[in-house]
Parts: sequence; structure tokens; C-alpha cells
Amino acid sequence: MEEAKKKSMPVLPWMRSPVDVSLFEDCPLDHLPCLDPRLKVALQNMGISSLFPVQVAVWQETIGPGLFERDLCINSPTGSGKTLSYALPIVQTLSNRAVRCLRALVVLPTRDLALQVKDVFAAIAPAVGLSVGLAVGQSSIADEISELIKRPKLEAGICYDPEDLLQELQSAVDILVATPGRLMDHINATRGFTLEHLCYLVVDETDRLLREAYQAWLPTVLQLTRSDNENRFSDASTFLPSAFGSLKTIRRCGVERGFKDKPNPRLVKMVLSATLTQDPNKLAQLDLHHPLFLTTGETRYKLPERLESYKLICESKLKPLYLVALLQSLGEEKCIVFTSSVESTHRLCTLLNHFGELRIKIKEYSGLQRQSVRSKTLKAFREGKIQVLVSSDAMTRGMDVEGVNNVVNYDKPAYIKTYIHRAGRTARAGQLGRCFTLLHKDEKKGAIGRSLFHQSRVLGVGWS
Ligand SMILES: Nc1ncnc2c1ncn2[C@@H]1O[C@H](COP(=O)(O)OP(=O)(O)OP(=O)(O)O)[C@@H](O)[C@H]1O
Repeated sequence: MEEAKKKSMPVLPWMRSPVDVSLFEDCPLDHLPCLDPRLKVALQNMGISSLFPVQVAVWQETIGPGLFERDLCINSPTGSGKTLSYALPIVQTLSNRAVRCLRALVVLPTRDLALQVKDVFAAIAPAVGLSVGLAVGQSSIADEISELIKRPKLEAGICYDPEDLLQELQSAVDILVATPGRLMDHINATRGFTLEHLCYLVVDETDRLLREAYQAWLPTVLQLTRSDNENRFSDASTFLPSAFGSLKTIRRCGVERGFKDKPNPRLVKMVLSATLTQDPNKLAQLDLHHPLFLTTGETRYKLPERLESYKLICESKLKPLYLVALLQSLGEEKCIVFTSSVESTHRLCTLLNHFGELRIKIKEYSGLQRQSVRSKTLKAFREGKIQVLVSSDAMTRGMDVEGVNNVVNYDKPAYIKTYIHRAGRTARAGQLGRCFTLLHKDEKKGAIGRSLFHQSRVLGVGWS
């Protein structure tokens, strides 16, 4: 027991004395110190009357009394409200800004996730006069640029100096939600796109984003927002693409536009996940300043409190029949069925649609499909026009769809983290939810099988 505890102890000293989010309670909006009344109304319009524990804990470290003095690493279960935990303090702080510049950047690994997060910002930011943009490649790059950059009005018959025109380009947004690829496109090629005024960088689904380089977006952003003069150009050439040489977006020292007479503020970073990495090498990439670790309870990863886990033991060749029986008993409740690959997603979805007895609408959602098809499917699922979504891991992380009561692992997840994220598509925001995993008897064994499923209840067919 002691051994196990020692083994799970984080290597980094600052991770060993975290703020325990489970000691916080929901806080009614009326009791939240310093909340801007306009934001209170916006939150109420979203149906929110109190903040969740992780939101209260982050509020303390950002608005008061913490005042954004430390970078925050937040490890909190799926569905616990991490999005609003960073969106609300950022919007509240920027509400005092005088001039519109790009001040906050939120990076997410997928387009659908970025769209979801943009919607959260868009629900509160306009209340205090802030504008939110999206850089995900949903529209053409030209359309995206016209949303992000404000061009000066040109008068006919006057000849303008191109250099002067470049100076006149201004950000049309205060907050940008982006995927790494499109972000790099704008950094490399969009005239007038600059990170020189950036104050907040949020890396959501951090462990996922740190797993791949994504065109070196992170070192590029860090380099462009570094304010010390000495390092500015010396390191850049070692990793940045050649196009970088022509960029003029490096943060200037001195007085910051829109924050009258105040020196350039430090770039504050907030990194989040339900399965935050504790790997020092990975975290080092973020170049965190005096980081503070916020986590929930003592276990490394936590499942949502009201999640019920079940395992269904069956022979491999009978899995489709067990799944059909399970879906039949779930009736019209919304359900996501996870498979191990895009190919098996397609096969399983085709097969299920041949079972006439299943009088529910079933669609696939996978990385093989075009984005427009995926977005259409997701919309129909949100609206309840589809009851079952068969998905590869494209749906695993972060997606928030109201009313998903059930998740089925048709194929056993290969990693504990995958199980946490898949199961976390249900039992969100304190709601009840069930996660079923189909296993053949050998899959119960082995380290993952034991650690994942020993607490799950065994289920017979026709369980309801
Ligand atoms: N204070 C609140 N009161 C009521 N509902 C809330 C509150 N905060 C967030 N929610 C709702 O809770 C749900 C989950 O929030 P969110 O998507 O931010 O979770 P998350 O912690 O980021 O999950 P994941 O790790 O899966 O990405 C959303 O539907 C959101 O609207």
C-alpha cells in the first residue's frame, strides 16, 4: 500500500502539495467575490446559478486573492466544468481593457472541441464588450482572416504606403480559440496577426496537445510572447520555420497598449486535463512560471462521482448480439458506442443499422469522415435526432453533449486515460450516467483489465 502510494507520488516537488479541489463547494453567484454584475447576468442566462468547485478554486487563484500570480495546472474530472473555470476569470479580467488586441489564446486539439469552447466564451464575453474569434479551418482562410483582422477603411483615389497599411491592421478579437494547425497558419502568413499583446495562454486537453508537436506551435507561441530582449532572436532559429524570419509579431518590451502606463504583463498560462500528465519532461515544454497544481482528491485520475460502471462478459463472436440487446434495453436514451478504430466504427455502424428490431437512429462519427459530415452528425445528436453515435476515439475527449446517459466500450480501451475520457462523455455536471464495457473473459485479466474493471458491476443480458 505504502509502496503504491510512493509510486504514484509526482516527481515534481510543486505537484506534491496541490490545492485539493474536492475541499471546495459549489458557490452561488451572489456569494462569488468581485464577480462583474454583467457576467452574473450572462451566467444566469446560461442557466448557471452557482459555480462548481473547480471553478471556485480557479477563481480564487486568478481574480482573488491569487491575482493570476502563478501559472495553473488543473487536473479535474471530466464534466466538472473546467471550460468555465478558465473562461470566466479571463473574461472578467479583460473586461477592463481599453483597446482591442489579441490578449487571450485558447488552444485545443480538435475543431469540434474548439467550437464548443468558443461557444462558452461567446456566451459571456459580449456582456463586457469583448469579442471572441475562432481559428480552426472551418471556413476558408480568407473568411477567417476577415473575422480576425480589422482592416482600415480606404478612401478611393488615395495612394497608400503598404507599410503604413500594415501598421493600421488591428485585431478584431480579444480572445481567440484555435487548433494548433490553423494557429500556425495565421502566425506564419496572416498580415496583422500578432501575439505581442497576449496575456493569457490556455492549453486545454494538455496531455493530448503535448503528445504531438503539431508544427511546433507551442515553442513558437512561447518564443513570440517572451518579453526578455536577450533571448528573443537567439533561440528562434533553432526550431522555427524559415518563414518565421519575416514575422514582426514578437512581443515588445515597455508600455502595453490598452493597459495604460502598465508594463507588459507576464504571459499567464493555464493548462488543464482530466488526466493531466505528471511527466516532468512534458511539462517542461510549457515553461511554467511558479506553477500551482490543482487536483481533485488523492487519486491521480478520478471518474465522475455519479458514474456507474458495468462490465458485460461475453465471447468475442457474440459481442454484436450483446450490444444489440443492450441498446434495445436502453431504449431511446442517448448513447455513445466506442470502438477501437475508424474501420471498426464503420463496420459496427453498418451492422447495427441492419438490425430491424433496433428502432433507433444510429450514426457513425469518426476521423475518416469529412469535417462537414461529422459536424452535421454531431448537431443531429445534440438535437436528439440521433440516439446512438458509434465513434472511434474522435469523440473521446472533451465533447459535451447534453443528455448522454450511456457510454458503451464495445472494444476495451487500451489505456486507463482512454477509459476515463470515454466514460466521461456521460455523468457530466453532476448528472447520473452509466458506462458499459464489453469484455471477453481474458480481457478481465492483465494490469489494465484489473485496474479498470475490478470495481465495475457484472451485468447479464436483459439487465433492465
Ligand atoms: N457552474 C455550472 N453550473 C451548471 N452547469 C455547468 C456549470 N459549469 C459548467 N457546467 C456544464 O457542465 C458541463 C461540463 O462542463 P465542461 O465541458 O467545461 O467540463 P470539463 O471539465 O471541461 O470536461 P472534459 O474533461 O470532459 O472536457 C457543460 O455542459 C457545462 O455547460
